[in-house]
Amino acid sequence: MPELLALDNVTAGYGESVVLEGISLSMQEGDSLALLGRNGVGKTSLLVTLMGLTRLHGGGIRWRGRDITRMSTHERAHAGLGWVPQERYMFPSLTVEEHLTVVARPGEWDVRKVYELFPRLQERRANMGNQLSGGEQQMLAIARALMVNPSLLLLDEPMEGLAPIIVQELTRVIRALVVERGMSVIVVEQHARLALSLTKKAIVLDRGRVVHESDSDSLMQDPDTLNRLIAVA
Ligand SMILES: Nc1ncnc2c1ncn2[C@@H]1O[C@H](COP(=O)(O)OP(=O)(O)OP(=O)(O)O)[C@@H](O)[C@H]1O
Repeated sequence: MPELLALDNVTAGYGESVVLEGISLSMQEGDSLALLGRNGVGKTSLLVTLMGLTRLHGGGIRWRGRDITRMSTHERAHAGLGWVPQERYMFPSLTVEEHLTVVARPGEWDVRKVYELFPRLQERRANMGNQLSGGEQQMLAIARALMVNPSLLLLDEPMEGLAPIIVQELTRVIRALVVERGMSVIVVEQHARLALSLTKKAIVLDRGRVVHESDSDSLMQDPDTLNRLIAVA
């Protein structure tokens, strides 16, 4: 499989402050990566760095073999990086369907296919962004990212603050995307075991550095290491 994404010794942060240090990783087409670690270790910052929204102090980022280190956020999105930020960002004055159609780009995903994946959004298609529950907003945030037909989906804590039944529904969807369709994805998640169950590979960050890298399965089978690195309950 060809290389999709590679980070080479990336050091980045906000202004003068450095929050990621010496991060190297690579992903191939169809890879799925759980990005784990305690609060504040730099998981979101790593996704934000992939989108070009931090200050890069050193290192480089390659996308499909091309150096994108100096590319704008817009160009990265256009090149196929599909970011679903933690904040979800809905427009109160757009309907569900308008949220989807305004960003649509040609490719496998269209409104019909997205509704097949999220029947709940089809039922809510005429509702405004501010009339949706938290779970529906998260579904719409993922659906909207799919409408751009990305090559890599970056999911930042997709389950955060959602009821168990919605977490189940989103787990089903992410599993369908990743396991059945082989979509490339990076998932940042506080529920470490859930993220490991959805992905092939895992990395754990601590204070801005990669402190563990393995198959998701082997980390799942090693509760001592998992507890030491992440302190899951
Ligand atoms: N916009 C910003 N400006 C300055 N510092 C920031 C900014 N965003 C995050 N940080 C700092 O960067 C560090 C890493 O934060 P980040 O949100 O990436 O961690 P995280 O692992 O995603 O945490 P969480 O699980 O709480 O979301 C923290 O010390 C945080 O205070």
